[in-house]
Amino acid sequence: MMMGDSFGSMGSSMASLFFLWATIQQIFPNHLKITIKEFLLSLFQQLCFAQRVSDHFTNLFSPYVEINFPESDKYSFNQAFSAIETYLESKSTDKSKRLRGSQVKESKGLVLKRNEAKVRDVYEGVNVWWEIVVETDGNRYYKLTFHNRARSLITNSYVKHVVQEGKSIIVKNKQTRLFTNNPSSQWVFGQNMWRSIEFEHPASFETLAMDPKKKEEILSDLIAFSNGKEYYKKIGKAWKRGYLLYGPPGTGKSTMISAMANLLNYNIYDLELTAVKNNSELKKLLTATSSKSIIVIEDIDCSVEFTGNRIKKENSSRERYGKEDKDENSVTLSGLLNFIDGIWSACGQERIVVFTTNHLEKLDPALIRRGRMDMHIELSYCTYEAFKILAKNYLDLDGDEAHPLFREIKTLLEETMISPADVAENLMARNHQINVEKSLRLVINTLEEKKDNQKSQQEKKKQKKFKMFG
Ligand SMILES: Nc1ncnc2c1ncn2[C@@H]1O[C@H](COP(=O)(O)OP(=O)(O)OP(=O)(O)O)[C@@H](O)[C@H]1O
Ligand SMILES: [Mg+2]
Repeated sequence: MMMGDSFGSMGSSMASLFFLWATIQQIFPNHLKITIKEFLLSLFQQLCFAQRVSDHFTNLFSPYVEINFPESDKYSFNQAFSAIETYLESKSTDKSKRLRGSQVKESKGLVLKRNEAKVRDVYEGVNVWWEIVVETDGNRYYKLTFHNRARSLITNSYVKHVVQEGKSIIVKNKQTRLFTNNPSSQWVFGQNMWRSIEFEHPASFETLAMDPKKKEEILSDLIAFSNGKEYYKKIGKAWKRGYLLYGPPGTGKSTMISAMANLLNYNIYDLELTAVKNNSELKKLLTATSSKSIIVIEDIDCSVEFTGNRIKKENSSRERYGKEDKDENSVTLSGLLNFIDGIWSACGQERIVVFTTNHLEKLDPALIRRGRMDMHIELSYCTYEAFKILAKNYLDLDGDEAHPLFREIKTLLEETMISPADVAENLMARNHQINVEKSLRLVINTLEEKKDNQKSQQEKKKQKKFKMFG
């Protein structure tokens, strides 16, 4: 539009110059001889001058306003640039003739994106034009042009809308990654602390077998957390949330962490504490994690420091390093608590901390006191409610009594402790052939076996007690 104006004025300057030359040639055929080459050179010089003057006047009187969004801003990446890029790429591709195919996530299929240097957008009935400009030194910026009339609408709300929309598309399409910490011997100048791989786990809350009410409660807690930026700011608390998942092996603790990551599109930082030498290393590792992430410490009871064996561990660490200062030689409970309590909150926001344990009773009370871990989630042995979810996942059986054998399984589940992992193992199709009857019979057999074992173990315990006190 403005470019069109410039070209128009350029064309009219050229025509008038050519007309001038022809007139001069006719009036003074013998006095002022200019060759066509000289004329073109002069024309070019005139043109450049005319263009500069025209640009100047166009800018001076143009009713249009421009805003530039450079890709980098003083050596740092301008995040608004990538948000704008994503937003523009996502604009309707129906009429676009230049498209780019890309795949950000295997599960999300091929995505067609707009691939044009200039894009027109309409916001609340107002036209705006975006153009990607590449300077001679390779620097890029997005130029936004709009009519001065819409100045306050565009600067106050449209730009904000574009950046927010772009960022949310980035989050949606983000390929989540699973990070694991490297031992400090492999760190190079504060780099290489974490190694990562693409995270492609199919776990979801939908397929997670647990009490539906409890599941709903956790889901809404997670969603409220992820939308809670303003709320956390208002109450003056770091935007973090801690979950303690506890329960016997195979009840879905790790599966739930994967489901959380998939739900929120967060990265997972799986912190292996045995590879961390001391609090200082722990601090460096944690500060190197990005926001929108889940920091996981699995089997926290196995990190001896945090259990009743703390004193024992301190002594042994002193022996190992021959030094007195325990903080220098080991990760301590207080080091970890500092992180949870948000002392290092300045180094990142929107983070979830998850601890898992098989033995809640072994943990130091300081670690699990309310307020520190916001939610304690018990993942228990398989209930009938959980079984129904597994039957739906594995056998496509949907409903309260979707199969006559369900009733028997229900009674057995009430009397037997079996993990969802053990039930799932029996429901798993052999050679991808679902055999409902056979799978359910297998579940019943396993349940009966476990029931007998558990009964005889209880008997033995009773006899032992009887002998001790009797
Ligand atoms: N609640 C559940 N819902 C659906 N599948 C489950 C559930 N619990 C376990 N499973 C199945 O069992 C497998 C093992 O479960 P998972 O690793 O999540 O258990 P865990 O509680 O982390 O065990 P551990 O304490 O040994 O680490 C999973 O891959 C999943 O297939
Ligand atoms: Mg686990």
